[in-house]
Amino acid sequence: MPLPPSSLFTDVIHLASSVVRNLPGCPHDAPLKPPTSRERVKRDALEESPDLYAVWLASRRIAENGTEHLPPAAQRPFSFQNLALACTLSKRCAPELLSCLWDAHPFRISLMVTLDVVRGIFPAFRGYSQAVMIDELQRNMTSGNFTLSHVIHQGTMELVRMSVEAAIDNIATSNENIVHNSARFLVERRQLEQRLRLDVPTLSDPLVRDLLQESDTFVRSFNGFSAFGVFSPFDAMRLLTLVSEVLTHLWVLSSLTFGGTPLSIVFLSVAVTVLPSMLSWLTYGHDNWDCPNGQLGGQLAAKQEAMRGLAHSDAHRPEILLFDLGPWILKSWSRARKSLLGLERRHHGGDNNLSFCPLSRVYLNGMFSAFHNVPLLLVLSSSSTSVGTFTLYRSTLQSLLLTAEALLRTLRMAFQGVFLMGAFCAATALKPRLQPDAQKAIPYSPSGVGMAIDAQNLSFSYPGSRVPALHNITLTVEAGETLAIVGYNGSGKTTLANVLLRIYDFESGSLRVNGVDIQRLDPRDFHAHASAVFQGFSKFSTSVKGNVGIGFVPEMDSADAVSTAIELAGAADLVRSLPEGVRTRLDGDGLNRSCEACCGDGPASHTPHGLSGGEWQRIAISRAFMRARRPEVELLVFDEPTSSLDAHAQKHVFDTIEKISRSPDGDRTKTVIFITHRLATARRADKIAMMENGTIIEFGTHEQLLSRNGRYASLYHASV
Ligand SMILES: Nc1ncnc2c1ncn2[C@@H]1O[C@H](COP(=O)(O)OP(=O)(O)OP(=O)(O)O)[C@@H](O)[C@H]1O
Repeated sequence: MPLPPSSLFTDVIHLASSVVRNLPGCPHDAPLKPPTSRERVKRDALEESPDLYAVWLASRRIAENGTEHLPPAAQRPFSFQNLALACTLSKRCAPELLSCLWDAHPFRISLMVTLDVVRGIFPAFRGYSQAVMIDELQRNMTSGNFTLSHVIHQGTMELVRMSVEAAIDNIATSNENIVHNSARFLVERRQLEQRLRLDVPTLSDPLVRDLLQESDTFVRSFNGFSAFGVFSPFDAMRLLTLVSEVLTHLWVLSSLTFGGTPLSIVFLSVAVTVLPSMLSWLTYGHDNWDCPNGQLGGQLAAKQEAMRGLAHSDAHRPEILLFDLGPWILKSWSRARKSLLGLERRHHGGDNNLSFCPLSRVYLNGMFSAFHNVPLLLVLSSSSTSVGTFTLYRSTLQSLLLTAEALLRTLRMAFQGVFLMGAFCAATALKPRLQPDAQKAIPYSPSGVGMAIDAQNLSFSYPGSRVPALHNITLTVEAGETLAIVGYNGSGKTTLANVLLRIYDFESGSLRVNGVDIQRLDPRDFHAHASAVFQGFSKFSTSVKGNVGIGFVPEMDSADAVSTAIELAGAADLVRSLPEGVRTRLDGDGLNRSCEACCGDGPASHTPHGLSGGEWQRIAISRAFMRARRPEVELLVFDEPTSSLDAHAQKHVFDTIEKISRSPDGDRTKTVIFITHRLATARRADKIAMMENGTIIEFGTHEQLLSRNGRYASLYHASV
């Protein structure tokens, strides 16, 4: 008696699934590995050869007009030139990506390649097995020796073959899912890492933005989203299956043709209708993407997206750079991403639910296609050709045509996908503009008494702007001095502060800090010694604690550090008045709606609490003070920190700045630069720079500038 199909299938498939799940190297169980030395060498090599970006750019160039480019993620025309570019990109990027994956899963990758080739042989083997079955039936019927036991025997053999095929298919799918998830994680992480490295000048280049958009499309295609139809980099693996399928079909066809099958049979075989395909379509299941995540998954997804949003946000970039939030964002994103991928895997139950899908979708079609030929037995009974051969011939020919079509389609998609892959690799190799060459870079050497700043003839223009926002900026601030920058709206004060803070680069001139050319300092190193309140500071949709704590990530979980910063900024009463104190969730600027997950203190209240402009300003000042009071910080920049504060609050903030910029003995330890429209406040500074039309028109002490009776004096008299 044959085994009932369900038990046979379930046993084999459960065994196969458990074997494949227990293979070593699951990416979500393992801690994140730093890049291996081989990976580093490859990455360095990429960085050293900028032509990858040039090749990618050439593929976007519109042929007739060398200066115009196709929109990002547009399909490249199939031309010899683009084919050559695709080859170059594949040669450069594919080994890099594959070796990265190979390092994570050498065994699984080998298994995947082997099983993909084996899967390609299945269709021809299936046809052959069905042909043998039909021949057996033909023999039984024509000899008049038909018995039920023969039929049962044949059916059992076919079921065994189907079980083996389903088991191999199941192992291949489970294994592929794990490799796929791993690949998704690796590329997404690498993209985020690369994004967080980039500085404002690099990101302000429109071509770089296009590159990042294509790179993003490539990364998203790992998740099933894509600019090119349904292409995902894993479709490239399908090529293996398709090629091996085409080859085996060709082999079967040639052996049948040269085995003496009459031409009439060949024609007849082509003419027969494609009934099994119809059945396949009717029984095709719905592969809806149902969210596996539930509430936990929702939170994880929100956190992951919040971190992704932060990494991609231009609005938050100054603070991300200054407060060195990159590693923290990357770590939080990685944690959420890994948990989410783990959840998805558990939801799919290791693909146990695949057990009967293949049976209903494909294999029943095969069975049906075998039996629906039985009536043809009568037609062909007089021919020397067996019905099995006829069936095999016809099905192989049909499959060959379908497979060749699929192969071409996949190749076409892969051709477009190569340019996205090239964008991803070129983006990974981008060097941030402010990053000095490794050989030239020198570490920041603290003076212990504040940062000495010497700017000579600085100029700066915003991208696309014809008029420079800064020109001929020359100023000297001794270590520990206080400088006030004043001037009319649009005179360039904020721009100058951002240049001094190394958020923007200057185009000409020189800028030295503590006697060292600032362009030789790693911006991360420089930023570790500075703190600031930006004019357009970020209002994060998270708790007060989160908003303040990110000023100094290593201490963001320290209640003491956060409350001291809040106290220093004079915001203690404000925070006490909030419904849940430091845990009150604030209604931010909408860029990070779900950011409460960011800062690890969970959702404190359900309705975000709104703050006034002045109250937000106190939160931003607290954030700056988180870091400003640290001994290694030697430069404090405040861009209109008290513009919305009342006179008392303003005095408190400036008194605190004065206090934290001195040692307990009263010696100056930090240089302070502040921008203000309140000239009564500017008087407190050691030096004042009066700006107009992007340059410093007057520079000196309050008394010197008043006695000069120039622009500063008239502005001062007008304002007091
Ligand atoms: N992102 C930008 N792109 C192009 N131009 C800009 C950009 N930001 C500022 N500008 C221009 O640069 C000039 C200087 O702007 P900046 O913000 O530095 O002035 P400001 O003195 O700080 O003004 P305010 O007192 O109003 O804050 C202005 O003409 C402004 O229009």
